[in-house]
Amino acid sequence: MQAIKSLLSPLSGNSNPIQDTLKLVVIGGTVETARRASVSAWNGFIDSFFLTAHFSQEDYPYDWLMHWLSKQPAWGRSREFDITTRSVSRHGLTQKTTGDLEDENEDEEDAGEFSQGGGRKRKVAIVPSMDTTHTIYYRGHWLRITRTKRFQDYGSCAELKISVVARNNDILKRLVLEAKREYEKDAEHRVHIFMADTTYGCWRWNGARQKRPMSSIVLEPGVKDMILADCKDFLSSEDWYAERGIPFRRGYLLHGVPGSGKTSLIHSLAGELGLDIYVVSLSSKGMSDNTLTTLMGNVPSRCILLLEDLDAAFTRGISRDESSTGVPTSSTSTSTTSSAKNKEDSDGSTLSLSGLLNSLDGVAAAEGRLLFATTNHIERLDPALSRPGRMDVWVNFKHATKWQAEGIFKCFFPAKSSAAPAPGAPSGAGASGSAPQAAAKHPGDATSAANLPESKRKRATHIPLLSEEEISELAKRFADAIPENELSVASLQGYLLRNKTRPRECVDEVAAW
Ligand SMILES: Nc1ncnc2c1ncn2[C@@H]1O[C@H](COP(=O)(O)OP(=O)(O)OP(=O)(O)O)[C@@H](O)[C@H]1O
Repeated sequence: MQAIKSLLSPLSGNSNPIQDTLKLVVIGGTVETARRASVSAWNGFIDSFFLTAHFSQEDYPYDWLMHWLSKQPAWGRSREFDITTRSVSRHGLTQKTTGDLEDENEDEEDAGEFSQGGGRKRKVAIVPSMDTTHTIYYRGHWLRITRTKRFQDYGSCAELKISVVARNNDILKRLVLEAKREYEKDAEHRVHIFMADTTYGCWRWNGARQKRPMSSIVLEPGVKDMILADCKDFLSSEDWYAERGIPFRRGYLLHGVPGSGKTSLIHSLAGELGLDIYVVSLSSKGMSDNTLTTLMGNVPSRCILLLEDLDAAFTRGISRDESSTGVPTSSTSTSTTSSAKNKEDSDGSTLSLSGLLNSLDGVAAAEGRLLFATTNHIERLDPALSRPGRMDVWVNFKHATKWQAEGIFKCFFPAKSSAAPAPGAPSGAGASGSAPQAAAKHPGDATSAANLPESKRKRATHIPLLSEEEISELAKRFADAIPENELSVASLQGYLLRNKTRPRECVDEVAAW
């Protein structure tokens, strides 16, 4: 008692200033020591009783958890949170969370103020604010959730820390699985696209696109089925490859005229197989052997790796080194060499052919991915690039046949009845006369108003609904008027788009077009 009195005496009475200062230092030191001791005791308590899981923004579980958190009603009671139409996601880019991709009321007919003029309403999400600990009740446990920036200097990588008092980590496993399920359910109709960032040699999430149904791609009969079956077979053959010591990789080279559906097919396959797409443009600024190798080594095991416009890399000036085999045969590549070289020097692109080949199948190359490469000029490709093992399946995309013209017409104009023709029933195709084509069902045959989701059906009401017979007849007339193998499917699509509400007139006027 006497000691406390003497400690507090500088606050009350007159005494020696040096003594008083010393006493204040002792008081301050004691208080600070007590504070630190309590913090470390609390941390010790947390460490010994709480299980803590860390989720880095660089990995998928972070996205699952952020998506799950954005849906928690507990935010209604929270006193600090971020409200966003976007959320900080992969690699520090501001992106929408998966849950926010759709407008909340996009199907409602009464358009709100934000959706006037065709604009989409944006759903807002509530997510944990940075550096604040939130407590959420989940299945009988209190979760302590903290979102922090891991590399403060770069300010780019966030981390989520979830602590819970529990005997074992079952509750955290359940949480992650539930978040994953919800995320995947919401992402079910979407394909995630990642783009190569040559500056940092990493992948950046570029958005999630609606899946494109395979039925909307009109290719010659059998082509889609062949590629789809091949991809499925590959994805399920990991053990088979391992047993034989063959690298578990498969390459598809889609070549042919522009606007013939190469990119669309890849997009559609990704949706069908439930894979994300990782896109590399070899001619992008700053692309080098190292960057490409790092990028290729960092794709997840199950994904589609897309090398777009493979030939563009040559015409933009992939530098060729002594050790590379073969040369591009195109005169274009020769004639553009000097200008491409200048450009190459100015944009810092130092990709060599051997670097590209190494990244495709060198030791560091990822396994399990489906490599798709597209080109409009197969003749410009180095033979080493397209040899089996690198490109196992080649598919040539040509200008539209009459069969495709008929199919694309049917895709565009939905028929009144939902009943798709029975399998094997004549589709009205067979313009080219070959047996498999005559037997094949048009992709458009499966597309009818009744097959569309309710929301889309409402929006499609201004398109006149014709009977299946009439659509078939119009499609046939349309195909008859289209010259075989002269126009791209994209140009047919352009014409149909301009006439999307006038199916009959569109056919009447096609000859004049
Ligand atoms: N076979 C097809 N079936 C359905 N739509 C097609 C087809 N071919 C092209 N299209 C349409 O044309 C447009 C361009 O197609 P896409 O980008 O897939 O062609 P591409 O062959 O990849 O062209 P490029 O070589 O110029 O990149 C898309 O909007 C797509 O819907």
